[in-house]
Amino acid sequence: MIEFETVSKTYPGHPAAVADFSLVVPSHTTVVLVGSSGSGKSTLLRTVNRMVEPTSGRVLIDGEDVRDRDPVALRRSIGYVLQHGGLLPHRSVIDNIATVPVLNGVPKRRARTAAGELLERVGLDPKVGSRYPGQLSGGQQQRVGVARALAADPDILLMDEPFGAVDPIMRRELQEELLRLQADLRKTIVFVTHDIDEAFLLGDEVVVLREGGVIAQRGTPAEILGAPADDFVRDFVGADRAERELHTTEVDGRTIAVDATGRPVGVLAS
Ligand SMILES: Nc1ncnc2c1ncn2[C@@H]1O[C@H](COP(=O)(O)OP(=O)(O)OP(=O)(O)O)[C@@H](O)[C@H]1O
Repeated sequence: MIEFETVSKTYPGHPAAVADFSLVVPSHTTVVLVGSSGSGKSTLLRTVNRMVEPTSGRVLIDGEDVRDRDPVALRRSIGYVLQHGGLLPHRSVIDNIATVPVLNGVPKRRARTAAGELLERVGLDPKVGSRYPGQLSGGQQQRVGVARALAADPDILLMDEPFGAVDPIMRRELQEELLRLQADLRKTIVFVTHDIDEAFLLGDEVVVLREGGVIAQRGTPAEILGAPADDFVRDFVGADRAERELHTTEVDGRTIAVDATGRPVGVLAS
């Protein structure tokens, strides 16, 4: 479990990036922080692994203040996935994945074997293990980034716009892959995005942020879409957007859901 207790962060000479943010992320769930650029999402995420130290307030992991943890050991115990993979360009894919386990004392051979298995787990051919990051597509690099974050079998995964730089089809594949992995691994995931559809797809709970890390609304995707707290959230989730308004029509005895433009989006199960 991760607890943010009235966390504030002010960068010198700037207005507060985050003010009095409190949130509990229950273990084994995915909580998505969603908001527009500059709403403080990355700042909040980084307070968990102490890449950012709050100006006030604290962050607890399973009841323990992260400030009481050695920052290096803390970072190695938490998976972290970034938009651009953050892979080491001069190391092979296998060695990128094996880096943290080796630093943690796992024998190199064993770490590499485990890295090969992780490649398969994230949907990659183990043969890509001998390549270098620059020889992979953006989507493949992000899969390697996920494998690397999982390599030390962390309880917590922090994901900062991990699929933001890949094309929409690849993005959808990566999202589905993450859902499959999470059904299996049940990590505690904090996922940052500015894409509300991604938030609704991946989040057990979604936290909509306005500027300054202020929570505009939190809840399940259905709760937020069904009852946006105010105009800000309504605009942000596009609750009035034509494509979210579905209607049904009968075709050959089956009930088809269509959006406001008449585009079929699915068949209702009987
Ligand atoms: N190192 C820093 N020094 C000064 N200001 C910073 C620093 N990092 C972030 N900020 C400011 O803090 C605010 C929140 O930034 P943050 O990156 O947390 O937001 P974000 O919601 O993740 O945005 P984005 O989606 O663009 O990454 C912004 O106004 C940003 O300019």
